[in-house]
Amino acid sequence: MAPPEIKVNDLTYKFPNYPTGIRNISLSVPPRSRTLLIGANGAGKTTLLRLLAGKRLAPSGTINVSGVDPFKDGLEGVTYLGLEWVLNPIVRTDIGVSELLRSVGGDAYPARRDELVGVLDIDVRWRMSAVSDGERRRVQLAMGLVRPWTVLLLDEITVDLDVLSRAEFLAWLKRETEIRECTIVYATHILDNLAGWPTHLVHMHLGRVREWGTADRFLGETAALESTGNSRLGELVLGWLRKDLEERGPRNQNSMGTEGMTYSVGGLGGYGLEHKD
Ligand SMILES: Nc1ncnc2c1ncn2[C@@H]1O[C@H](COP(=O)(O)OP(=O)(O)OP(=O)(O)O)[C@@H](O)[C@H]1O
Repeated sequence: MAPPEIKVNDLTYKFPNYPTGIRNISLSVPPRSRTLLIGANGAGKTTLLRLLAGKRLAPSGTINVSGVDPFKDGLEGVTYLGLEWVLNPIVRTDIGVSELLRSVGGDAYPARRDELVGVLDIDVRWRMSAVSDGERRRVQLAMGLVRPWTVLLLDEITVDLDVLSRAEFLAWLKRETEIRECTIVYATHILDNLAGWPTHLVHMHLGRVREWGTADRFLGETAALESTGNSRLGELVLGWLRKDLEERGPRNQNSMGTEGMTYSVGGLGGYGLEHKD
């Protein structure tokens, strides 16, 4: 198999019937990297991840994941964990954890299964109809990750985890990229416990990649920031989002007056368009 790298070449995608989407994105995500996708709500992170996962059709030649076009060729070894995966109703039924893990191939990877059960602090006697949200999420993560992926696309799915579980989980992901030939792209708003985690940062704004590069480069630039108690990554991202908001302006500056109102949507700003609801 080709090294798990992701190349995006001038990718533009527009949602059918909406002027929203992402524009002119070019990126190169090296094998064994851990890339954070950063951006305000609506910046285009989920759209990009779903395109990388082959869940939506990108223009031919714009995306290459481990040497193949994800939509056309299907992606062996690529795991995408996002909202629709989280909402899968099976994990709310009266089913046991062992059974669930078996159903996703856990028995074929017993060492990995047991490792994930340990890292995510899962009790295999749990019934899924009688667990907390965070416990359910931990089981889901074990289910999603038990097969050894080579490219992992994560759309924030750790929101329900307690601080320690999330820290352990992030450390496990990091270790994976150190001991195996694999690559992670992770869209998140939660920057706790991420110091030293990302190798690369991608800053998205209004459907575009505003800047991207190695984490060291960006974090080096923030070294002189006044300390606020935030991590350097937290300060960097706060600065980015403040600047993005300033440039975009309030969402409703030209609107909210009439029946059947016309409103400016952040994501449309990049296209210079408005749509009526
Ligand atoms: N199904 C859809 N149809 C039309 N427009 C959409 C659709 N999904 C998202 N959009 C729009 O596309 C833009 C990018 O949305 P996307 O979900 O990729 O943002 P995001 O960066 O993941 O945001 P968040 O941080 O809130 O998850 C937004 O302007 C959004 O309103």
